[in-house]
Amino acid sequence: MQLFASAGKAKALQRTTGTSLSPPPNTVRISGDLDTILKLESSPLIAAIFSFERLTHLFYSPINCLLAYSAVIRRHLIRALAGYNNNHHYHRNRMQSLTSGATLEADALKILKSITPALDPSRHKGQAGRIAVIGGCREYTGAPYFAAISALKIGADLSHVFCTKDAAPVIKSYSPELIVHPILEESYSVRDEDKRSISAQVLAEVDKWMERFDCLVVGPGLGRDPFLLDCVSEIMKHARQSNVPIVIDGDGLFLVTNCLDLVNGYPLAILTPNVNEYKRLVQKVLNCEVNDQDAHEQLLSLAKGIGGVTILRKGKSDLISDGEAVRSVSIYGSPRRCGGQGDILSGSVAVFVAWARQRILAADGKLSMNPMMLGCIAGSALMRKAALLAFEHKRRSTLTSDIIECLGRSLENICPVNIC
Ligand SMILES: NC(=O)C1=CN([C@@H]2O[C@H](COP(=O)(O)OP(=O)(O)OC[C@H]3O[C@@H](n4cnc5c(N)ncnc54)[C@H](OP(=O)(O)O)[C@@H]3O)[C@@H](O)[C@H]2O)[C@@H](O)CC1
Ligand SMILES: Nc1ncnc2c1ncn2[C@@H]1O[C@H](COP(=O)(O)OP(=O)(O)OP(=O)(O)O)[C@@H](O)[C@H]1O
Ligand SMILES: [Mg+2]
Repeated sequence: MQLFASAGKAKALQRTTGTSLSPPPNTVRISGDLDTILKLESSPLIAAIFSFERLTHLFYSPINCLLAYSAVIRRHLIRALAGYNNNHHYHRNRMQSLTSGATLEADALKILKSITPALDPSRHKGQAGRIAVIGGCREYTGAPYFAAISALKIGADLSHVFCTKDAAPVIKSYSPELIVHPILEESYSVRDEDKRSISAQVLAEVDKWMERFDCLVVGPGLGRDPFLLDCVSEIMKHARQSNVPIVIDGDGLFLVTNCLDLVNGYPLAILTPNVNEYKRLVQKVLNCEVNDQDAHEQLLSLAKGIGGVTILRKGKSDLISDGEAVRSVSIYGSPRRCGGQGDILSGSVAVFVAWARQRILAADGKLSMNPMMLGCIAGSALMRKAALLAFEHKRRSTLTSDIIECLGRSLENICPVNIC
């Protein structure tokens, strides 16, 4: 829901359901559920911040007091920043990039450096990111593990996996670092008459945690069981209500391609299709075939066609668009195409999205791109650098786990640890 920052206007907007108020001058438009906004506004500090003319003013010192003041308020504020897209500065930059016509190679390493937080001894566990992966079934236990462990290796503090009951012990055995919730069920293990109650239990289990997560990754190794996918659809709806960013990959893309409403118009959704997944999306949304001659325009249309979600099209160069701008990342990676590299990417993007959104609060107002785009660019760059490093050592025998082992060193090479 999009609301104006003034509580009075937010109430008015809610009362006039279906009526769109045009934004009055000197107000900031934000997204978030009404309760969150009203709660935020009840804080005198926030009320003062909201009276500023532009959202970019949020970056100045009051917010730093706020960061020290309450982690809960900080998280709510980050969520409320879903409407960041509406800030003038951001729009002006988007328009410039569109009118310039060309797709720009992103300055990926600079972006990566700018959003990676310093290691600050005053921060507590969780502030560098809590990520949850929804995936893992009888067939696939590697994919959710790759995504979740990558998030930790890059620097997230906590990484959860919500998977099926039979996948959980396997995933736990790969790593004691992961918090594994054996809650999902596939059709074969559920009687028809129990489906409703089990679905409600699954949702209640995830809901207990939802508010804590900075980003979800939906799909690595999820499988395509219809009952399981129904449950995951409900989880996605709840994540959306809570304004939690969602990276959608693998079988999550299968689900979303068949039910576009799950993400349509959600600016915090990121789709990371590989060649097959992209083809299915193009066919479904644009009703045509993939056109590599006009790859940038087609990607732009696709992202626009799904209401401004961000799409990272994986390939020789990764192409990224939020329906307004297109950027590419062509850093040389690895010629090995072993399975699982997309899973590393999805976990990486989740962490960088969380960091990019935090950066909006802490920066000096010069952030000129959608944080979803920044997260994709940084994730893509790091994945490629790590793949290259792994390949230099392991050559033809390079595996996904070798690349994961190189994530930390690659990040350190680009962005040496800075302890403040
Ligand atoms: N180590 C692991 O655990 C790894 C696990 N991985 C996990 O694998 C899952 C699928 O991802 P992927 O990348 O293989 O999908 P993709 O290229 O579209 O498909 C290739 C072909 O296979 C078919 N097909 C796929 N799934 C199907 C299904 N459930 N049932 C039937 N058909 C299916 C598909 O057919 P189509 O959809 O075109 O009809 C296409 O022809 C996903 O969860 C991913 O995360 C990977 O991340 C790698 C490491
Ligand atoms: N031709 C290529 N050259 C260099 N890097 C590539 C190439 N193709 C893909 N990549 C990179 O490899 C990573 C995984 O992309 P890929 O297309 O293999 O995903 P995927 O099929 O979803 O992988 P997964 O096996 O995990 O499902 C991405 O970061 C992408 O940038
Ligand atoms: Mg994949």
